[in-house]
Amino acid sequence: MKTEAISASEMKAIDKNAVYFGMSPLQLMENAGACVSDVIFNYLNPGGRSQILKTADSANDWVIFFAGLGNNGGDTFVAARHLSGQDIRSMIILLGEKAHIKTEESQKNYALLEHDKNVSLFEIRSESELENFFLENEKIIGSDSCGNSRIVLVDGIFGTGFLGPAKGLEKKAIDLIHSQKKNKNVFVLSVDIPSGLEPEPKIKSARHSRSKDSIVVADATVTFHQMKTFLQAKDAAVYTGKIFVKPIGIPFAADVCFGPGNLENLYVRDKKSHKGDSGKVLIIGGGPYTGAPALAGMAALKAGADIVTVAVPKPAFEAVAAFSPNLIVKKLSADILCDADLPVLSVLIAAHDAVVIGPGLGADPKTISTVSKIIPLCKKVIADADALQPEIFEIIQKLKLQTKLPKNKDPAKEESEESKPEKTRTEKAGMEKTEIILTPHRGEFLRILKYLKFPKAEKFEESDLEELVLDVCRRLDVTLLLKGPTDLISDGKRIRRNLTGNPAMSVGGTGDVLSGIAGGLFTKNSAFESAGCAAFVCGCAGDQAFLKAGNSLLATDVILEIPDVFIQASGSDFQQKKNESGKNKRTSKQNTDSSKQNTDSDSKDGTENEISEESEMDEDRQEKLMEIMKRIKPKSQKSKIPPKHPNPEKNLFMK
Ligand SMILES: NC(=O)C1=CN([C@@H]2O[C@H](COP(=O)(O)OP(=O)(O)OC[C@H]3O[C@@H](n4cnc5c(N)ncnc54)[C@H](OP(=O)(O)O)[C@@H]3O)[C@@H](O)[C@H]2O)[C@@H](O)CC1
Ligand SMILES: [K+]
Repeated sequence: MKTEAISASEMKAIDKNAVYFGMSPLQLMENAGACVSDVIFNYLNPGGRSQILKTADSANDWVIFFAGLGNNGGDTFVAARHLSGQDIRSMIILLGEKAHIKTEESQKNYALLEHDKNVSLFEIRSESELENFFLENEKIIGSDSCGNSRIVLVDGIFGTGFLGPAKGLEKKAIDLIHSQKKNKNVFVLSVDIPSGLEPEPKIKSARHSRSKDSIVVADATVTFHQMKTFLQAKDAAVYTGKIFVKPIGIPFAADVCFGPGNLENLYVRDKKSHKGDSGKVLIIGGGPYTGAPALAGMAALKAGADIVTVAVPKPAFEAVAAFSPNLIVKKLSADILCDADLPVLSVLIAAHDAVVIGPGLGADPKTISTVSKIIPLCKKVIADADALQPEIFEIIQKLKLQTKLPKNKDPAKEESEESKPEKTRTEKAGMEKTEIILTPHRGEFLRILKYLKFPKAEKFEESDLEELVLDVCRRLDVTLLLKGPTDLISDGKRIRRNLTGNPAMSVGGTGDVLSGIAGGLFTKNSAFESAGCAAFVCGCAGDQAFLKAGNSLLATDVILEIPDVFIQASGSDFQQKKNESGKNKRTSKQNTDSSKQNTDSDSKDGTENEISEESEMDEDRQEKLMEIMKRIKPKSQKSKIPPKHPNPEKNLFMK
């Protein structure tokens, strides 16, 4: 079981990724509901299954589920069915009409209870109906009149879909749960989260303030998969009671790979946003090549950036300008990028949110020297392709050593006013540190290892790769997207994989598309999320393009598919693409023979990766997963403190 806590939106992403990797929402709900029923069962039978004692009092035990119309309520329907199978009777107080249950899974699970002799169903439509219901059933629910029999009140009113404040019927239900707390026989169990507690309050106002009145105060909360940060918050303990974290069978890949769920947590355009508010990207590239910066620019636009400026040396200007009227193209002073361009570029950098530097730039020493002066000027920068050189790693390492200074001045303004590019942003008072993403393929990654003098730089085992990636990120203080059949994404603290993409993407230009998408996302999102989501989107777009174009896939085909990936990922039924026909196969021979177009040589697999066998996409993905599973070492159990009681639930329930 994972010990670290995650946020509600991270959990939502994992849930969605689980569905993407093939698990149905119904299965997830089944597992969640079964966990709830287990906790209730253990409370009612502290001796365990072998010692179920049916006494006169226990015959009067009741489990009363308060169920909302969302999936939190759905979990309670499953729990009631599982308890019924163990002869534990319950009542479901549905807060609304069954016709208004929001999701298909909840509806199905509700319908399964309709002929269950151990479950009584009540549809409550209004506050007064709820009040009357309590009065009519006072013998069961209310007061201490029930001797030693126990009552479990299960709060399935709101889960992670709650947006405060609670009002109306739901608020009334929370009030009634409060009123029963004084009864010593009553045990309140919250499902996933005490209802009324907002997992991620968006606005801090009195409306959202935590008041005991509008939040269930539970004796225990059973939450799923992993501990949640909001349940651990200082002021949350009073509501949660004891927290049980229960696994619900989330598939391994959903946890360790990027998927459509991660896209849900990206920046969303504000309804009132103006031109430029949703991101401005500057691409600095081209010279020897013309296609690469144009592809990166178009991909950045398709990833959602409002404005993309492509700054190119003279020879590339005409071609890039003719590529698309959607790009703003700035002609630089010479045939290659050089120091003479620094004043102009520093102004452009200040006017954009993120910079992508490298695509098609060439590796002339003068160019690389200029790149090393550009990087410190950027707030956010992605160094790709030709920009991945030892001189650049050196400047990145120097940046790491600079002290992080307070963010009390506008770096963009200051830079443009002074136009002194040789002075780094961080050297000036009040400036933020440069955030950097590197996007190497295997060959470029080896270059980084050699620069950092890793003992294993020449030859390393595949099983060491993830540790090496983490280590490089820490030593350079960067986020790394290592491209390969399985992409690895790390910021030095965490590492995740991306399984999308296919061997046909070894065609020239796909790396530029990837860095462009990452640039578009980076304008408004964190480096880690931008790099990982870019890898996922680019690979999916490539997979879709592959189904249409097969081995004739081009980088421009991938760009065309980007919008569809975002649209599909926002739906609830996006699943891994399967190569159903199996006819679109590509061999390494075809890959290496493919013409490189008019772009740089960046590719999905990198120069040192060879694909030796014919491959089919979904089989390929299964293999990738198997590899990852082998590489992830189980955490050492030694440091774990043994639990005080072998059965913590039993410990809690013994009053
Ligand atoms: N995702 C998964 O795969 C899994 C999820 N699982 C379970 O699902 C839970 C999340 O389910 P969920 O997303 O349906 O949200 P949940 O909290 O039940 O419903 C919210 C409902 O309340 C409503 N509503 C909101 N605010 C309101 C207000 N102030 N006052 C009044 N109404 C308000 C809102 O209505 P709407 O605004 O949409 O009209 C919506 O109908 C999660 O916590 C876990 O228990 C498990 O099964 C495992 C797998
Ligand atoms: K709840």
